[in-house]
Amino acid sequence: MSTPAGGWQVHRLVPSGTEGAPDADTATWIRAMSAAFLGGRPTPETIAAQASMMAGQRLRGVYEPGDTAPVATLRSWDARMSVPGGEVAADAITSIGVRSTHRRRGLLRAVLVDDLAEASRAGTPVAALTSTQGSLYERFGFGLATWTRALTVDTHAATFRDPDPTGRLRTLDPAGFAAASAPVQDRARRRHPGSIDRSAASWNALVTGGVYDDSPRYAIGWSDATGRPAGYVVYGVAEGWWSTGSARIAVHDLQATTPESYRELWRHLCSLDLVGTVSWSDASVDEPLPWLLADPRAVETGTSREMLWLRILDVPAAFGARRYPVTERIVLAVDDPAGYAAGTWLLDAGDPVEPKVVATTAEPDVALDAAALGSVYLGGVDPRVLARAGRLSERTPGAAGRLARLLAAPSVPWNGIRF
Ligand SMILES: CC(=O)SCCNC(=O)CCNC(=O)[C@H](O)C(C)(C)COP(=O)(O)OP(=O)(O)OC[C@H]1O[C@@H](n2cnc3c(N)ncnc32)[C@H](O)[C@@H]1OP(=O)(O)O
Repeated sequence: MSTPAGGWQVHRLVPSGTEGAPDADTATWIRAMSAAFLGGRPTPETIAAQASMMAGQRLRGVYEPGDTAPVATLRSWDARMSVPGGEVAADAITSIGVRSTHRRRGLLRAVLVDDLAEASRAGTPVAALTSTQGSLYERFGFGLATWTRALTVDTHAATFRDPDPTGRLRTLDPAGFAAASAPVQDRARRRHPGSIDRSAASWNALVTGGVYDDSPRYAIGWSDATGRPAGYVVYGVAEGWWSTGSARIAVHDLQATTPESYRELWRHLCSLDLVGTVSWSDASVDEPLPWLLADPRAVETGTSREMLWLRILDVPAAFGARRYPVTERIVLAVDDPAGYAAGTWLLDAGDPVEPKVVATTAEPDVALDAAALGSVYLGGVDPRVLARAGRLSERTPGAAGRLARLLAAPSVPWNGIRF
């Protein structure tokens, strides 16, 4: 239990991991969280399913004297996030909800400050979240770092330039899906900085639809000529075929470790009987799909949506975990009232295999705040754009451009898992 600024006492709970028998505190926490997200009153079955998904994770709650239900909730767990040339441990944060009668009294602040402090004590270099609103988390040092883009395919217009299917497709059984697909996701996600690994809970929800969506889902895997699994797609029916004769299916995840697996999974989706449209709301902003088709107009891309917000908790550990495309030395002055990233740091990528990130007394080349640091970390936000917005200042001429080249990512940062 801790008492941060504002006087609220934040309690930590260890959620019950036994399906069918959540403990009373976990069940009450789930009801409170659901109400804060306008989710109504969950059934005992829903509560049991959610509790089992939270096994091994951290729950936080703020309680008023004499009340067993929390007035504020937060859930977090230890995740892995890909970064250019490697990966980093991340504190994944979700389910921040405050009872409607208790909003704007500092409760979000209390639970989040408490969680970040614990993650920092545990040595976790980065915190990550996806948000319901755009204006909440910058004040806590989180910067917007990745986006997704919706795409919609008219399957009748989608003719593949390469006409011959290769490899082997098979239906994946929900029971064995996570075990079969986790290694594939692990390889695939390293192709995109910012990609978070799936928790056990999230694998289960992916194939079952979780507690919010009980419509059927289909999981298809693709293996290459040697039999090695190289990709999978999970999709569900968003609109049935019975009224129009042409269904719309929604992709919930598609991970491909090779161009061939990507092409064959999309060929499968575009050839499904009774289907006229395939949509994917959280695709990468640089999907290669239009380049696979004779007519790229078969793919309509929508507007991009913000996805991952990142908060650097340990500058040397976070920036030391990634690799850099050029040899460069830059000094960053970071303003961070919470203290985690505050200081003047030499980012020395003179040795491409072992970059050095150390506190320095040297004059800074660039000054920025913690949120801007989180935004540029993966290479998905150009420091020159932040400079033009007044969010980063150059202390030596051309430093924002040098920083842009140093932090450039080998591929567009993307995380397809909203949490
Ligand atoms: C990672 C996630 O879980 S994202 C999910 C966020 N949760 C939801 O959307 C569920 C519904 N909403 C809620 O539960 C609550 O209204 C919350 C969580 C958004 C805010 O909780 P509160 O306890 O009211 O926030 P709190 O009082 O701690 O405010 C902290 C700061 O954020 C600001 N703030 C809070 N809500 C908002 C908002 N909706 N828009 C803009 N600013 C906001 C406050 O003004 C305060 O600003 P300050 O730093 O200048 O003092």
